[in-house]
Amino acid sequence: MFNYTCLNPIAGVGLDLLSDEYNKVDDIKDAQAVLVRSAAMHDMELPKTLEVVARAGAGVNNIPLDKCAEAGIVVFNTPGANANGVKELVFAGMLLAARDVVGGIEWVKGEEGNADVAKLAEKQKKNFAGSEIAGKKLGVIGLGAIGVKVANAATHLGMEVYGYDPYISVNAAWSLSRNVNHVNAVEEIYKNCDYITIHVPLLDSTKKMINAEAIAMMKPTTVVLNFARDLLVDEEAMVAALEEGKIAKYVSDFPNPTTVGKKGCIVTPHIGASTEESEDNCAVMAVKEIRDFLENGNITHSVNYPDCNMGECKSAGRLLLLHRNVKGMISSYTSILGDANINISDMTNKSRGDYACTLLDVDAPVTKEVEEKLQTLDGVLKVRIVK
Ligand SMILES: NC(=O)C1=CN([C@@H]2O[C@H](COP(=O)(O)OP(=O)(O)OC[C@H]3O[C@@H](n4cnc5c(N)ncnc54)[C@H](O)[C@@H]3O)[C@@H](O)[C@H]2O)C=CC1
Ligand SMILES: O=C(O)CCC(=O)C(=O)O
Repeated sequence: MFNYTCLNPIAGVGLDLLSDEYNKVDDIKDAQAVLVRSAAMHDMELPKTLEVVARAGAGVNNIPLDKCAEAGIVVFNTPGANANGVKELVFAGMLLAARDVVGGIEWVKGEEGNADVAKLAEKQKKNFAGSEIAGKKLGVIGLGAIGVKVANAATHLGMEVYGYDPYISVNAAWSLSRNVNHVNAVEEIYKNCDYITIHVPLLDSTKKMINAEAIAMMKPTTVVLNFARDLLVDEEAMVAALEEGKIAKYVSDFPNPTTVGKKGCIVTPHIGASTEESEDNCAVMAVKEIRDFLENGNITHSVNYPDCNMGECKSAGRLLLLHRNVKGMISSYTSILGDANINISDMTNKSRGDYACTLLDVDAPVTKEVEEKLQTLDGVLKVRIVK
């Protein structure tokens, strides 16, 4: 039996994939697996029982990745599963900035009961006129799952698209339309684009990436869209620039006291991924990741350990060892198992930064004594007998 808990609502279509072997618990202290969306986990006590955290979504800035890695807890996310939902809202954001749709709707609502509303509307509509996005320059910062979709779709809407991502993955590069112009210096985007949309993860290196200096390079008509994370933008500087008319609009999916109600700010309540389809996709992917990890020891889409996969175990036993990426670990494992007369029939070892993982298929069941010997080795963070 595996105990799991959900720190946020997770779509039923995902949870339905959990077999009778899975038991839902209310308290994280009893859980081996956690499903989470945006709940803040940094200050949570992580119980010894916890093996895996699956973020049903992309951003993992709400999860203490290093603390989890040190405790041998593998953290997953669901890359791309909500990208289309965000992409669509980015275009809604662009159109809300280009046309006064909200102001127009509010005006119409105020005329409830007025028999002459149609005639009056024809007079008033000039107050809600805007511009079109076709023909405008769009700069996309970060060409991952979301950025690529936004960039490609914008080319079909007649926009002139510029993309910046010094770390673009091979897959993303393959998916990017050849009509997207490649930019080597992000300043080109700041200086030339009418619309600028940011789609990078929140990391120490990206915090306040759009700062006062970047904003100062923009045109007074520029619209900045932030559907990634508020801390990526120096929002104090943004609000000041909007106040002074140095840029036109700031569209953000992250309400906070700095931006809410401020001139030129259009703020939505973090609903980029709040679509039925995105929520279902994320939940299904997260649950599959958890099951494959708990049942087979396989790691796919981890954000704090390397991916490591040996499929289904056909041998008598399987061991998962999470350890530091230091020399001598594999020889220590093989000698402990050899001394216990246990043959290794298959193995794989992968590393990522300071951490590594080794999966070992063995021809005989691993005893408690052997497990303890492995667990007490210097550099071992967690040993799990998968089978
Ligand atoms: N509003 C919402 O509900 C949602 C927000 N997000 C946010 O959007 C972010 C991006 O999501 P995905 O596209 O799915 O992630 P992704 O991991 O597929 O793409 C991120 C891209 O940013 C690039 N990047 C990293 N540092 C960069 C830098 N300094 N300059 C330029 N590019 C850089 C990476 O190379 C990568 O291609 C997430 O980390 C999350 O914070 C994601 C989903 C929903
Ligand atoms: O779960 C959500 O709604 C948040 C989505 C998000 O921000 C993400 O996936 O990074």
